[in-house]
Amino acid sequence: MQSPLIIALDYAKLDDALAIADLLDPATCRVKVGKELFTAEGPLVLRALRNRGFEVFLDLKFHDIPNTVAKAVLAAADQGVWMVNVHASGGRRMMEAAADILEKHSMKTLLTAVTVLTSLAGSELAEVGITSTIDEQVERLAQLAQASGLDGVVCSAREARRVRQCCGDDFLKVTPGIRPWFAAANDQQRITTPAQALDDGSTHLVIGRPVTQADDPSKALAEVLREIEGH
Ligand SMILES: O=c1ccn([C@@H]2O[C@H](COP(=O)(O)O)[C@@H](O)[C@H]2O)c(=O)[nH]1
Repeated sequence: MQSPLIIALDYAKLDDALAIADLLDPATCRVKVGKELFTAEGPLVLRALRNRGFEVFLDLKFHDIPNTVAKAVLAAADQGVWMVNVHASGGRRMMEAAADILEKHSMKTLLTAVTVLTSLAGSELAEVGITSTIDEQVERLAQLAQASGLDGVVCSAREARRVRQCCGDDFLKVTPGIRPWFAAANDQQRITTPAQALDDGSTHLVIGRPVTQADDPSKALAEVLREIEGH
């Protein structure tokens, strides 16, 4: 079975990202390229990671008009990424356009949608005009993403159980905000340990700083792998 772990390579320089990637084993994790690294270094990063045997999640969280997002998603798929994502709050037509273009071009790239960022607390949702609870908003957007033809959502592990109830086992629950016992929360609000996240129904765990910023990244990763072993 493929490992559920996705390591977030949040760096400004390709060399720094590759130095960490070279400590990782594609058999035990995938890697994630986000806005900082991709903006700084571009598609070269994706090729370098794929050449090392990694499946890559390109986490650019597209959020724009349907035509623009669909073309961007296709461009990502053309780079051979394993997964790409959009913001579910871009709406049904935007998500459908993204899903449709991948299907039309027979692309196998998985498409997921961000529901509510794991850095947000309930009180902050109201500030942006959303009066639902986080759970309600995640469920609403997960159902919309599923109806729009997406493969899954990005949410916190705290909502994974609820997403499983409304969207089923096969719908992906990609969960950042993973914090092993030894790690600080940083700017994340809705955090969960790796083992708890899997127990709650996460299909993929995204973990960055607890590994990449650890004094000994290999030791930190080994600790995470030990925790999720057998789950
Ligand atoms: O809701 C979201 C969506 C994406 N992310 C991304 O995941 C990693 C988390 O990194 P940590 O260092 O483990 O906090 C990061 O790249 C975010 O951009 C997220 O955290 N929450």
